[in-house]
Formats: sequence, structure tokens, C-alpha cells
Amino acid sequence: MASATATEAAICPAAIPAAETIVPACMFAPDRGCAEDPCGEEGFEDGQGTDGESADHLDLSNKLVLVSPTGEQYDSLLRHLRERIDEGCGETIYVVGMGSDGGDYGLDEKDMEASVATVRSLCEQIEADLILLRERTDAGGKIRDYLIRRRVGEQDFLEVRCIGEQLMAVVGNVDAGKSTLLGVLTHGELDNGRGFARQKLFRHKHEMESGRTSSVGNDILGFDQDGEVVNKPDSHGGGLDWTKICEKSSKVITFIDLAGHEKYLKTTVFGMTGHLPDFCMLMVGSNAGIVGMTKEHLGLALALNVPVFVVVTKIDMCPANILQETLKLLQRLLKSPGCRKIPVLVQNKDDVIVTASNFSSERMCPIFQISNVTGENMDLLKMFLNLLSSRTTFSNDEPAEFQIDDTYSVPGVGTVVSGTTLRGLIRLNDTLLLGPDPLGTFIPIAVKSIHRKRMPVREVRGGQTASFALKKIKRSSIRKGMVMVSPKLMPQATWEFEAEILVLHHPTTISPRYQAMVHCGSIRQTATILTMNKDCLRTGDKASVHFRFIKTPEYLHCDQKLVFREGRTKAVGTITKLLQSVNTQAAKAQQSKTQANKKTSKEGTAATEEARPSSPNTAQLPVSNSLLSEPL
Ligand SMILES: Nc1nc2c(ncn2[C@@H]2O[C@H](COP(=O)(O)OP(=O)(O)OP(=O)(O)O)[C@@H](O)[C@H]2O)c(=O)[nH]1
Repeated sequence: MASATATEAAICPAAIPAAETIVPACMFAPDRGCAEDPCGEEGFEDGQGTDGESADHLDLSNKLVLVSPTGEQYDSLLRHLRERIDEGCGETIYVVGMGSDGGDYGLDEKDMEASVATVRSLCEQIEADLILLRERTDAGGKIRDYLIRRRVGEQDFLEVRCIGEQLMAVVGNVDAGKSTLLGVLTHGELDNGRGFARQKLFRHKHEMESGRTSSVGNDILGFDQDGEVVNKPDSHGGGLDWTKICEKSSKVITFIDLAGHEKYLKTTVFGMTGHLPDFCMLMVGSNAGIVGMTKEHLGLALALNVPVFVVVTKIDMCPANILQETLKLLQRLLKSPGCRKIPVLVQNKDDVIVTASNFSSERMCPIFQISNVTGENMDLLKMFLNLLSSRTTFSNDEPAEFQIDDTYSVPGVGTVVSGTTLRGLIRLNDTLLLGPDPLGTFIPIAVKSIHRKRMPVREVRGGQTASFALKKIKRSSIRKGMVMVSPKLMPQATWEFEAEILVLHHPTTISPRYQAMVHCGSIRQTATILTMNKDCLRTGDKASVHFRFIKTPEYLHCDQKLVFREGRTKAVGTITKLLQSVNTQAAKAQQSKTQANKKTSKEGTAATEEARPSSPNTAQLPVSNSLLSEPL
């Protein structure tokens, strides 16, 4: 398949040498030993039509297919491109001039021109921009890499302006330069080495004074169509106008700056589990090396399956031998059996294109070396950020589910909840079920206003962060970890669940009755181990464990990832079974009581009436017979 397969720039695991030294990025270029390998075939699967027609007989494997495709080939190419754009959440890197049929790579001038005209026409069909990233020459002529990114139309502005939004968790030990790098990236001014750039980001007074991040920060970086950063801080306070950034951007990255100090590990774990980041940027100070929380943060990202890349900072002030030592240790850590990553040192734009193309789907872990003070290699990092495409696809057809990360009281507005839409579509005036409350019940609630990136919008989709203003609800009755879901889901709260866990670290042994904090999505609550399928657990052990929350039941799913921690003890796992769900008379009684109270308020009554027919807690759920909602 000419461009279709070749565009994958796929790495070939078989071709990866188990080298001791850092692997150069060019090892991953598509022209290295991948021509006859199974990676090349992957594209064929993609190339199969939705009607089951094989791309094989359309012969899309030849690099010349784009020169003058038949109608059938054109349709197939279009279908394939559409699939890739959907898979890449609106963008993909597309290579012209390479086939997977074993022929020489490269096209002559005329064929390249014709091929690009075809790709341009395909892009028009899907309303996407075609941006040239690089041109190189091989035996058969020229090869070009393009970024294809779906356009964001004017009419989308009010709806979902930031289509290409990605969430990036920023982790690393204290003083690695996390806040500084975010300040430099989002405010466009270099640092002075004494904390100048980070000043713009601090949110709490004590952070300003100590220079340490304690909250989960949130900053955005926008790229225009040409990959240029659009952030322009205003000249007065240096603040960022998010609306303007989103307006001008074809891609927006939201950073969550997670605290580096061990004291704030709880917040950091919450940031990683609760915000569903697409990527994780692990920062390492070149002079300090792999110290403190670096390994913990890396372990957390790996356990949660978040693709990680590393940014080594402060290269301006680090002696060459220390920098080399840090890189060596870093590489050893990444290649260790616990990580099984392939470290790749990014040194030029070609390396950026290759690493960005393969990042989310492969074991590759790019390493950047930068200075926030001199700006060295900042262009490579920015280019990488612009080219990264997320593999997380969210379906809008599923019933809506929104998890609450934070609550606010806004004067004149009332209670506002913010969080992440996990799936489905939430529109203005939809009625959702909010819960669970301490009794495990969910109450109907109408969506009266939605904000995204500080802008009012009419809907939010899976994967997007948003805030909702809620009527007639006290802030104190909402806690992190609660959800707002479609009534179709008939939500139930769970006191007890089973999970397969792996103990990453524990100083002695864990046995039944042990208690620790469970982080799961935005849920953060202490749970007790009731039973497990082993007598006791030590570092490195895997087991099936039966947990019970100590305070309130929570809304959980099977297959959700969780982190279980207390002090230095840490375990990660996956929920396998929900054991004790609240679905009781008591919950029902509480539900009716809430509704009765609501009737006293006109608006509250309206909302209740509206939701009643579809409210599972009032009408449709089967009623179980015991007081399961009571804690043990
Ligand atoms: N010379 C030099 N100094 C840097 C660089 N990056 C950061 N710094 C300085 O290093 C110090 C620590 O940077 P921060 O950005 O606060 O580190 P952090 O990782 O955010 O720390 P926490 O928020 O506490 O987790 C500040 O004084 C920065 O000015 C760099 O590339 N070169």
C-alpha cells in the first residue's frame, strides 16, 4: 500500500537492536528493515473496506497508487485516511513516496507532484490541512512526510472549538524544572535560572513563597496550522487569554503540572489517575539525575499505561560528564525489565518526526535535552508536542459519563463542578444523574451551562474536560469522585470490589485488614483489604484482592485502573469484579426523600419531574433485599 502503509512510519520490533547505548531515532525510520516485515501488513488490515472488501485487489501497496488512482482506489484511500484521522483524534502523519510492495522508495518530481495533488484532494474531502514536515531522497527519488490535521470550522467555535485537544501530565522530581518549562512554553519567555518563568504559573501563595508546586496546575499551549505556538500573554498581568488561544489554534495541549515533592505525592497520583492524560512528560534535572520521585512517577505512568517521554533540563548549567551520566542511568532505567522501553535520543527534526509518529503506539521513549534558560532544543520539543497525536478514541454514541475532579462556589453562579467527560455526549439542558451520595443514590440534575477552556459551549464529548454550573445543589454535598451520568446507565454505587493488584513497593507484608488509599479515576478513598487469594503480599507480588471502601460507596467499572497507596507502599491494579452494589430500599427511600424536599423548590421540582420517567433509581432498578448500603 503506497502511502497508506508507508505513512505509518511503523517501527519494526524485530529490527530493534538490544543496544547498550541510546538508540538513535533513525533506527525507527520506516526505511530501516521494515519493508518486508509484518508491520507493513498492518496497513492492509486498515486498508480493508468497511464492506469487507480487501484492499489487496485494489493494489494500494505500490508507492505509485497516489499518482493516478482509479475511482475504486481513490475511495479506498479516502476511507483509509478517514480511519486514520479518526484514530489519531483528528490528525495523522502521512508519508508520500513509500510503498510496502518491496520496491525502491521515492518518487520522481512528476509523480510526487501528482501524488501530492491526490493527497490534497483527499484532504479537501475530509476538510483537513496538509502541512509538509520534511522531504528526503531515497533510491527511487523523493519522499515527503506530511501532517494531515482536520480543520476546525468557524461554526464549531461555540460547540467544541478545541478539537485537537490533548492532555499532558507533567511529572518529575522537585526542582526538575516542570513549572519553569511550562512557563517558558506557555508564556514564550525564557527563564533566568532563578525561578522567573515559573512565577506565571503558581496558584497558591505558599507555592509562590516556596517555589514548589502543590496543586494540580492547568495550563494550555496552542499551535496554529503551521505548528507555531499561538500563546500570547497579555502585556499587563502576563495572563493568558484562553479564548483567544483556542480561537487561533488548530491544536491545543492542556498541561497538568503535577507536584514533584514527595509530600504532594497524593496530589500527583490523583492528577495521573483522575485526569486520564494522553501522555506523560517526565522531567529530569540533568545535574540532579534520577533522584527522589523520578522513579515513582515513571512507575505510575507505566502502570497506568500512559505513553511517557523524558525531558532532561538545565543542560546549560550541567558539566558534560554529569549530563552523560544522567543519560546513561536514564537509559538503563527505561530499558530495565520493569519498564521495557526503548530510549531514543532526539537530536534533530527528523528524529522528532519519527518519534512523534510512533510514540503512542510503540514502546519508544523519546528523550529531549533542553535548557529553559538558553532555549536550546526548545524548537524540537515544541515540534514534537505539535505532532503528537493521541490514540485514545472516545465514542459519542455511548451513554454520557462525566467524572468530577473539583468543585467551586462561584459568586452569582452557584456550585460549579469541573472534570472529564469519560464517554458520550453531554448537551445543554440534558438531564443527568449525579451521585453517588453517602447512601449510594443518584439524583437527577439538569445541565444549565457548560464551560470548556473558560468558554461557554453547548456540548462536550468524551475525552474533553469541562465545567458545569449546577442549580440548587450545595457545594458541600458534592465530592471528588462523584459522577454525572446518563440515566440510561442506571448507575449503581459499589462498596466492595475485587481487583488484580501488583505490589510495586511495601516495606514488610500486606495482609487482610490492611488499609490504604485507593485512587481510581477521580475517586480517592481509603479502602480495607477484606480478603485476598494469598496469605500476605510482598513487593513484586500479584494477587486478587477483595476491597471495601470505608466511608461511602463509589461509582466504579470493571477494567478500571487503580492505584493503592499509603506512605511509601504502592500497588497498582485493575478492577475485575464489582461485589456489593447499592441498590436498596434504603437508597430508594433516600431518593424519594430528596425528591420530596425538592418539591418545595419550584425549579428543583421541575428538574425532578423532567428526569423521573428515565430515572433508574426511582422506577426501573430491581430492588435488592438487604441493607447493603450500611458499612460493615
Ligand atoms: N539554569 C537553569 N535553571 C533552570 C532550568 N529549568 C529550571 N531552572 C531553575 O530551576 C529551579 C526549579 O525549577 P521549577 O520549575 O520550580 O521546578 P519544578 O520541577 O516545577 O519543582 P516543583 O514545582 O517543586 O515540583 C528554578 O529556580 C528555575 O529557575 C534550566 O533549564 N536551566
